[in-house]
Amino acid sequence: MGAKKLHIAMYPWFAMGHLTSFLHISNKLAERGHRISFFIPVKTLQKLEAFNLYPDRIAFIPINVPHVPGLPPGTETTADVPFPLHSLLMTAMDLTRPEIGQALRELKPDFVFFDFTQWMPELLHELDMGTKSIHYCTISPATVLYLSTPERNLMEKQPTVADLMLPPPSFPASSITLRTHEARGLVDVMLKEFGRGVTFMQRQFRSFSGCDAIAFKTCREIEGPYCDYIGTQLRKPVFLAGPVVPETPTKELDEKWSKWLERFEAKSMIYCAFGSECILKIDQFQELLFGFEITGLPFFAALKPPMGAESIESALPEGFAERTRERGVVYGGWVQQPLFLRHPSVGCFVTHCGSGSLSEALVNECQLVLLPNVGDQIINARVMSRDLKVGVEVEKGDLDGLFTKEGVSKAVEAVMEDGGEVAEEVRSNHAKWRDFLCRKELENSYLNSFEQKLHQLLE
Ligand SMILES: C[C@@H]1O[C@H](OP(=O)(O)OP(=O)(O)OC[C@H]2O[C@@H](n3ccc(=O)[nH]c3=O)[C@H](O)[C@@H]2O)[C@H](O)[C@H](O)[C@H]1O
Repeated sequence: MGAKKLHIAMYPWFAMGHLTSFLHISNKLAERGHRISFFIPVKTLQKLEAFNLYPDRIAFIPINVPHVPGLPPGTETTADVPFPLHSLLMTAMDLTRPEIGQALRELKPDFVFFDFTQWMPELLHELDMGTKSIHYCTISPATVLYLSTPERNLMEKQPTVADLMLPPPSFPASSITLRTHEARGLVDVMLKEFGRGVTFMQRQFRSFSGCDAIAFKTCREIEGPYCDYIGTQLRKPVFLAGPVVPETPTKELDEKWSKWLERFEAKSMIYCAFGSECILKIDQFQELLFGFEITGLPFFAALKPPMGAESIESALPEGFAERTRERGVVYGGWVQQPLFLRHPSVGCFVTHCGSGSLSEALVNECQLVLLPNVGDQIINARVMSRDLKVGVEVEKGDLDGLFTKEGVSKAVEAVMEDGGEVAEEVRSNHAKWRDFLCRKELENSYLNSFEQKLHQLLE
């Protein structure tokens, strides 16, 4: 007789990368018979319904996102507003505490998986139902450690740019360092208010210190050194859910795109997407496209219109559309990324290194070009390029953080060069990790252990 089936409530940060990550682990747990109550903003529920593989076990619970002055009405996720307004969205999410408390009182789950709602442990203590809180961290252990390990004494002294350019003293991989502009951006993010009256750093620390356990979607073979270090540093149980590889999509690729892709040779196309949040400045948007043009390869770029532009068309460089009409598409909408990555014509993925995109990239065959934008994406890119050596980063200016069209085309050509030394190195490393991550027994062993640790926490 298997152990009792669990009832788990999910309350991820209102960002597509977090929502999809929590839904992926929900699918894995539902497949094993557990019940999931998934709190999700009303309109976003429709976007994710198609990815709910077990609707009889995963119940979406619609949440109305409270209005906060300065937040455009109807805002639900970070995809709806530029980066500077994400703090207001966090304030709105904090205002859902009473409604969530009421719902949890009725649901009485065994666990709540949360991430940025740092008040969740305190709320569960008030409800006093024996429900345990799991900080399900979509951000990689390497990032959590690099930025917020207690070794940096960040609650006593504020981080400086020089501090963050180098890893903490006993960080497992000293190869991971940050450029000046990257460290500056991270100091800014960490010290900035993220939700009324709380900085991002305070929020992270409170979530980690208040929860009953921290869980990461990674495996020891990839980030083991970081996971060991976290356990000792944070003095908190750390559970690994494994790679949580999203299920192979069953839907077909939109015919409009499959018809276009089929015109090109196998593995010849560049697919570029920067997730649900990234909005480039127009000069960098155009540099990126010029970079693709220089390679001479076919390309498909799924990007948000750059800052200040009404549409993709209005932001394209003069004459660009005409020159690349036969081989390039720049599309401002949402595409079925997992299906693009599996398409035979696609040979190169230019990614911003969001955790969701990297999970998908590692189990596909495209060569990887890494162009991180903010936050954890930067450290994800370092782990991919310097630890695992499965991709090549696009060079950026140390101080200004700008990349050039030459830098883009150089990185693409390095990974796409038939028989090239770099291309072959990343290809073979990527193949090794892909084969490893796709082994069903690997996933089962991690999820078995994950379930066991959850049950032990309830004893
Ligand atoms: C954890 C957090 O996730 C955030 O989400 P973001 O949306 O940027 O990127 P992904 O995690 O790759 O998530 C993006 C998700 O959207 C999907 N997709 C994207 C574009 C498209 O056109 N079609 C698609 O289906 C893609 O397949 C992936 O699953 C940030 O990274 C942040 O740095 C990180 O901490």
